[in-house]
Amino acid sequence: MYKILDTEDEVSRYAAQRLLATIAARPEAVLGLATGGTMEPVYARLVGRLQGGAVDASRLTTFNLDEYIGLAPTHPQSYRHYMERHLFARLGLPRENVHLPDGLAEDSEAACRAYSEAIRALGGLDLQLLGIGSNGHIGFNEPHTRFSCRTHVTPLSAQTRRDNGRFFSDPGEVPTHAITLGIRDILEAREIVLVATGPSKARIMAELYHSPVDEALPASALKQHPNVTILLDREAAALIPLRGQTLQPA
Ligand SMILES: N[C@@H]1[C@@H](O)[C@H](O)[C@@H](COP(=O)(O)O)O[C@@H]1O
Repeated sequence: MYKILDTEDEVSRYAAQRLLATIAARPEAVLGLATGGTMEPVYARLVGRLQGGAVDASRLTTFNLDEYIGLAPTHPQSYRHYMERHLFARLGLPRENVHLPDGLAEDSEAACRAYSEAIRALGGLDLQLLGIGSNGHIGFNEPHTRFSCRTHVTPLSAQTRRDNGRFFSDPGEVPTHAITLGIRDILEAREIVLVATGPSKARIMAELYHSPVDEALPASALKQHPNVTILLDREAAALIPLRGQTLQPA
């Protein structure tokens, strides 16, 4: 289902509400979390509601989608650092309950296998939150990644490294590789919420809307899932026909 709201603020509030509803329904929920600029206002909303006592988050478990290879957890652009800053430290979540792929693992293939198995051992993800790259990537599953892949090491495309260079003081510092949950792991989540806001996402959201399920556009894998919400603001939905309402995908 597509849900199109007016502003980024409304989208963030709605996404935070989905997360809260999942936690309220099952306080020991397992959440799949994402990073990126899109998620910052979502986490700000979520933190506000949780600090206000909306629901008890102390029994949550979280697994992040991805992490750069070669960045220490203390590196300001590591996803571990992002999550500490925007969510974990602010909520005081027990650190044994929060998980990110280990970008410094000596045996990264073994670390990938263990990460994916740990999610399944806990019964799978109740809700997976996703952003989208301008080339259609979800997590760091770049175009032409096989949809059958589980958590794996991936090279980053030139486009992705350019897009994410804006967060680094020297864009040449963007790592060349990352670990990402695979599409297969993502599709096993019971519910998926993909969030896209702002004009820079309009082109890829229109492509996604019209695309068949195709490994050239990783986010199109979501069309195979029975419980997905694609949550957009007006700007990200600008090139999709029939905006301003809830739509079924083409
Ligand atoms: N690996 C992350 C993705 O998970 C995220 O969806 C994407 C979009 O980020 P932004 O929200 O900053 O546009 O960026 C990164 O590449």
